[in-house]
Amino acid sequence: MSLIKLNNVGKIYPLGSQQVVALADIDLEIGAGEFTVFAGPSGSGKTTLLNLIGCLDQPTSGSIRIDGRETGGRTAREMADFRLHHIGFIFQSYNLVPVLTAAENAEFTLMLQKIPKTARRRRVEELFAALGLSGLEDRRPNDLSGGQQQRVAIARAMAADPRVILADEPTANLDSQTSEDLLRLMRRLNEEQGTTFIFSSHDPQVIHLARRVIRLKDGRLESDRPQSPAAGT
Ligand SMILES: Nc1ncnc2c1ncn2[C@@H]1O[C@H](COP(=O)(O)OP(=O)(O)OP(=O)(O)O)[C@@H](O)[C@H]1O
Repeated sequence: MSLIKLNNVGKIYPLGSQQVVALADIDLEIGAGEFTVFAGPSGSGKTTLLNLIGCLDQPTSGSIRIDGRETGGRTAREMADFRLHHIGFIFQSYNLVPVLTAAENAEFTLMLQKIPKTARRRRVEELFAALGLSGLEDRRPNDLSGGQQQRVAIARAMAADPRVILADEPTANLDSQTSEDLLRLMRRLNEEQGTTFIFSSHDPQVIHLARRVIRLKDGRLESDRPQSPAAGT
């Protein structure tokens, strides 16, 4: 069974008296353990598609299932609860809380899930070691580089072991070497821990590290191709 299944999904945004068709006729299945990129030019619908899969927004038409569960017809509160327990997010601008330390930021989702402190600390320690962040636990986001902040954001997204991690242009604010290092790190976590990642990018250097490339154009699927691991190594 696919982890994520979209059936004939469409999204229309009202814009004044006009309507913007952001997505149309999207049929898509993504399995557990995939490392997939949504690629395409600006305005092609990448963010809209990630927002729908992440239950941050609802489609205008069609249906979306995650782990066999229909995501439509839920209240805002039910959607928030679903996100908390099933989906991890990584944002372009990291979105760390400035007054919290790196470790506290990484623990954030676990706190919302009311996981006891000892278990939270253990999980963050393990993730910081895997992400090369050990020793930076007590730093505040402002005292970390962009690449380090994004690694803390990855730790936060992975902490509760969600079914899927969604990352909208995760490397957009990073230089090219840091972008590549970050993507390779995400891919290693995907391989070693089986975490499912879906990210978006229009950067060829980042796209070539994905194992499956889904290209969008004008809100439609243009192509969907696997990439051999050799292409990314
Ligand atoms: N809230 C909104 N209201 C109206 N139109 C919107 C809204 N959000 C997105 N759009 C439109 O929907 C289309 C798809 O936008 P989307 O942000 O999903 O594309 P994208 O591929 O992520 O672009 P980018 O790479 O620039 O982030 C675009 O035409 C955009 O202008």
